[in-house]
Amino acid sequence: MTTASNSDSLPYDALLVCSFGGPNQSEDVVPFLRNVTRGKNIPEERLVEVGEHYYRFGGKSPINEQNLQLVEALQEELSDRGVNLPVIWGNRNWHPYTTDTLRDAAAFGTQRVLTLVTSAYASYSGSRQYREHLAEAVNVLGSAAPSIDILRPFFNDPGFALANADAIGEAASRIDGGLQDVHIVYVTHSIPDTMQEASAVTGPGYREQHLDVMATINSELETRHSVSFDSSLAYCSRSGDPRVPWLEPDVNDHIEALASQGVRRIIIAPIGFISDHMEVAFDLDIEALETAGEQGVQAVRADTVGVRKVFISGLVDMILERAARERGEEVAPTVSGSYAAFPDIAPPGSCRMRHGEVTGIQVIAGEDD
Ligand SMILES: CC1=C(CCC(=O)O)c2cc3nc(cc4[nH]c(cc5[nH]c(cc1n2)c(C)c5CCC(=O)O)c(CCC(=O)O)c4C)C(CCC(=O)O)=C3C
Ligand SMILES: [Fe+2]
Repeated sequence: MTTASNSDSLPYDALLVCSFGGPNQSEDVVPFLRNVTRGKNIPEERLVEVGEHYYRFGGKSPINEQNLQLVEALQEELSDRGVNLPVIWGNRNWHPYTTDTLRDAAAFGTQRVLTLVTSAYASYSGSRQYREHLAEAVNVLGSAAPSIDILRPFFNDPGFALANADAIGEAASRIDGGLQDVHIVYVTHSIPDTMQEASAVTGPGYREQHLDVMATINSELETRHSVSFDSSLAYCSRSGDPRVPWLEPDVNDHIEALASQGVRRIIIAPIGFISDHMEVAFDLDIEALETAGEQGVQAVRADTVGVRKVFISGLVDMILERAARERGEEVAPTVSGSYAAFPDIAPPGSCRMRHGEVTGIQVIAGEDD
């Protein structure tokens, strides 16, 4: 363990956790969904369906409480290392909105903010859209805006892979026969094929980032437990126009295909998400587990990384490394897997979507935005 001091977080005077946001009660669901889908061609039927997922949980997404836990865990880890860096929280689509959080922080003297975006992987949705959002917040705040830096995507931070390996190891103890000969179905959020292509322009794409994390986790599990097993990547939560291609296979189709090949035990490992928010609580814990049951496949769902110590500690290492580089010190970024760390400043053109590409086809005659 390194010994840190307050100066180790300089030049930053706050860490912003920037997340998606989610509704806290039934009345929030429709305005939240309107925020999320503004300017996107999401069919009305899909919105009604997703609204139902939230209503089924009393209109409350678990994501906000999970983000508060993340904020607290980061604050605690920083304090434990003797670093006094306030952690603040703002969302793209629901209260507390990033703009409000930043306005508030600036009013109390915050000048330079480092941002942790709660998506591990780089794509338009998980990366550039947050950058556009932060640029918009700066624009709205004008001369009152603090200066904002953003941490690189953390999918290949060693702590992230290790925390996932721990979670899968624990899930294996809840299934007959454990890891030996099991099939690990890694799951992430589907994105349109065009978004996948855009993610691969300046570095490894969204899918390839996941395949790399999977390889790291698999070799960690093989070494730790001296076992052999199969694994594959599947996708959940596709939306958009059904005519537009998104990454496949869908996790439910994939479980059916595995069942028809004779697979009887699976571990569903949601490496695409850092906490058990709605996609995990509904699309995996309800839908995918039901599909497995119907197919006679024994299935357990591994935890998301949440606030596991090894994950939080890795994030804090990244934060302090970035601060050191901003001070002009030569500190190499720490990564696992076969790709280099993504650059501290996202290269021009990375993850860029052309207008209309997110859902591909403009809604009837292109009249809609
Ligand atoms: C890659 C990715 C992540 C993972 C990275 C990360 O973890 O951030 C993610 C996270 C999340 N997505 C979330 C919610 C929603 N996403 C939607 C729509 C979309 N997501 C997309 C992609 C992603 N999304 C895409 C390409 C769309 C189509 C429209 C568009 O191009 O933007 C819609 C609209 C309805 C629907 O169509 O599903 C909702 C309600 C929540 C909150 C959950 C909660 O409340 O607990 C979270 C964390
Ligand atoms: Fe989403």
